[in-house]
Amino acid sequence: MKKVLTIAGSDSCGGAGIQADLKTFSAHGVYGMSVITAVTAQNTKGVFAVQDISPLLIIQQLEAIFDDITVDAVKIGMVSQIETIEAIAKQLKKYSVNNIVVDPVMISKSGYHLLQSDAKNSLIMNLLPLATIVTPNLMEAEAITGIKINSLKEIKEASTIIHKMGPKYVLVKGGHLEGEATDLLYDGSSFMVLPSERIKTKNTHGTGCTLSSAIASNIAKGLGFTESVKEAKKYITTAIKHSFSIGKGVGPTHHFYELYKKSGLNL
Ligand SMILES: Nc1ncnc2c1ncn2[C@@H]1O[C@H](COP(=O)(O)OP(=O)(O)O)[C@@H](O)[C@H]1O
Ligand SMILES: Cc1ncc(COP(=O)(O)O)c(N)n1
Repeated sequence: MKKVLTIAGSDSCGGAGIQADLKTFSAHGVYGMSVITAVTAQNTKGVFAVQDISPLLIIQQLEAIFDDITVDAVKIGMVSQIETIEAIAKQLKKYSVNNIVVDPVMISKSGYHLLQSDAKNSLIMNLLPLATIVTPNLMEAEAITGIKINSLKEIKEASTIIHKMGPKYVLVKGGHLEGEATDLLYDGSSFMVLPSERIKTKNTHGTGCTLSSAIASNIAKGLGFTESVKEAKKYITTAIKHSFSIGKGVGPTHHFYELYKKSGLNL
């Protein structure tokens, strides 16, 4: 059984963060583990409180896993603050961890700042060089590069800038584009377009978490990097197609294994 670790925040309503990651891992048939960086009080309408886990406890969680278990891939999500980022980077280097998917989570769909504003540069300096792939949405790509993105040309420009910061692959997600939900994958020399119809739904809570966890699962299972991203794109599209309402706001994506089997996805 392949083993995948998420290092991320807890979402009490289960649509994003650690909970979405573990559901995605299970649907892919890989064994999921978690290092919790922060606990959020959150539902489909918003984020109401955050408590960061102490850097020492984050280090202890990482050591507990890496001292004992071989980890096939890691996904990093909400990292909150500078001390958390530094602790994670130090441990990943200490244990020479490979296959790292960094989802540079900054602001929730409901508008809450999940990354403190002074921590952006630390994320860029400490986590991007360790990343096999980084998966910013449009706003995160703008924040990382400092350029405004209004066109495909600017997405390509941003991908090139982010690639120079250290990750082997850059996937700029088009969930927040007008029209089709097309993502663009850059490997440092060429671009691959990953198109998808835009599904008409308000239930997109945790889409970025789900996509990055699906990529990590596929990498752990031994798919090539490009193939891992292509399959993950199919997974997130199916997960959004079957998303549903659980409360009054933005509902979650769907992770039920049986559904994917029926959809013919090779999980
Ligand atoms: N309405 C939608 N229809 C189809 N795909 C979508 C939709 N919204 C988001 N996606 C896809 O979900 C994935 C996550 O993207 P996005 O929502 O931009 O990330 P984030 O959650 O980080 O803001 C991407 O592959 C994106 O293209
Ligand atoms: C703990 C946690 N991690 C990540 C997200 C981002 O997900 P979204 O952009 O869908 O709000 C979130 N809302 N909560």
